[in-house]
Amino acid sequence: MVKASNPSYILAIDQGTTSSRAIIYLAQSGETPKLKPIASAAHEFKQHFPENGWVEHDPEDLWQTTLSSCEEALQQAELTAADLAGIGITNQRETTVVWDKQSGEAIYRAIVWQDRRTAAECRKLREAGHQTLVNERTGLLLDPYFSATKISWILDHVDGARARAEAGELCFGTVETYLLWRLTEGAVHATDASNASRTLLMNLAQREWDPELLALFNVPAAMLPEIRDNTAEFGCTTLLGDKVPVVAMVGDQQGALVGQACVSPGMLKSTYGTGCFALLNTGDEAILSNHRLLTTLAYQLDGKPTYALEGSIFMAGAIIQWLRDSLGILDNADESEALAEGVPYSQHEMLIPAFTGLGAPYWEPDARAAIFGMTRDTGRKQLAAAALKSVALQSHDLLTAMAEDGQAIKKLRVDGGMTANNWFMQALSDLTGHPVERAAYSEATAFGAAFLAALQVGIFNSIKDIQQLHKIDGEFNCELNHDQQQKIHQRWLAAIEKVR
Ligand SMILES: Nc1ncnc2c1ncn2[C@@H]1O[C@H](COP(=O)(O)OP(=O)(O)O)[C@@H](O)[C@H]1O
Ligand SMILES: O=P(O)(O)OC[C@H](O)CO
Repeated sequence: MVKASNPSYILAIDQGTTSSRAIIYLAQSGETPKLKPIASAAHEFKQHFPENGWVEHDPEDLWQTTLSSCEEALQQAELTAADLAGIGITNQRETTVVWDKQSGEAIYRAIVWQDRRTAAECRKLREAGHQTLVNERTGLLLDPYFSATKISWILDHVDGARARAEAGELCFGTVETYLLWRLTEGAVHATDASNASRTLLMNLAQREWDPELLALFNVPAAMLPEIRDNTAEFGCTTLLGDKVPVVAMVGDQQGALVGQACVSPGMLKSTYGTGCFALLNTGDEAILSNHRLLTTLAYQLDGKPTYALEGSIFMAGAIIQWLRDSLGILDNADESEALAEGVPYSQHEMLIPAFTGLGAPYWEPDARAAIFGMTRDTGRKQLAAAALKSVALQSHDLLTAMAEDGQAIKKLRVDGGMTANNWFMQALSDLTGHPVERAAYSEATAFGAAFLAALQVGIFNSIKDIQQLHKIDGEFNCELNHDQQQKIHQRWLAAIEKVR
């Protein structure tokens, strides 16, 4: 690869659960290193909920909203594709697409990470005693969250699909693989190690598809993409008007880990978007949790893996969307901050947001949401505060699990849409007991993908260079004492037990 000129433009694609985004960065190394966003565009797309607990996306929507966001960001920046040194893709993870190798058409809608339709299948596999093998090989748990049972479901429910997959006529991909296929017009079928580590099919130690797991989940090897480093030559696209290489791909939460400069062991970031994902860098050691956290590939560079311990919460900002869209008690998400102001943490209302089951450290796919302790005084203010508090309390549970695994952390680096809410930021510090540092850019995910792309084209030399680019715009410190925290945690844990 020819080294790009310094400075250069990088396009980051962030294909998320609710929207597709494209951000153009100016990347520059030297005395004053920079990675500065100069233009961006985003498009939301339709969420499909065909049955209770099912969540689907139309793959064509994912592609079209991505493509139009890229075109609009280029226009806004007054650049053309010829000005771009490379593309970095980051994406919602686990979401599963299966398409026809010849026509490129998806044979079923994408089954989204939040989808619970394979809960019974996962339970059967757990009852048959496969949890330990799966956990040791992949670092993950037998939960519908991950891709393997979603692939199998598609093969078993679309006419003739299993035979076609075995004959090598179908491709599987998580979203970055599907976008790469579309960008390269069917020339490249590849994934990266961070996304592959979320499928339940990759052996975490070798970073290769594991034949025993393929047999267990009944997934034909012929439909799987090639696994590459996070920074690599992934192929070129000409669809933006000129030839541009795709040079980095990374799952969105691992992207945010890099974007928050958590590139040394012991550093943790927590991203508060639709869900919340806390990732702790554990270096070259894949630590298996005793408290049902996930072990995952953080990033792989030059064939060398860096691992992370992850706590995943399915509903964070999505609870605020629920208050806005389903209950209609908010006009917009920002309003939740003013409403929660003045409501004490000791309020009697307690919201358990198990709308799509409970994630880490509980992993109860069948648990459902509840609000306890309502009285005639309960109104919009109390519900907004209970919703925000529930995200902070779930974070506390994750950090406690990490500490019990021997991985105590000193502070929380946070990013994502919810971190604009100062009431929530203070509650997070108060209820976890940790200092909270908010990233100056809420788009840490795209920032991480852009950095990895700039690393691959030679603007930056080492993953550690991201440390010079990291900036914070707010710090929040705990103002509660231990007794006050304990009282709230005890009531929270009692309420959690009721929905389990
Ligand atoms: N001021 C706010 N207070 C609380 N939640 C917010 C606020 N602003 C945005 N959110 C929530 O943040 C989420 C969007 O964050 P974002 O990082 O864009 O998510 P994603 O990448 O998952 O699409 C939405 O669920 C929204 O409800
Ligand atoms: O699209 P987000 O930002 O909600 O992230 C989704 C996660 O990658 C799911 O594991």
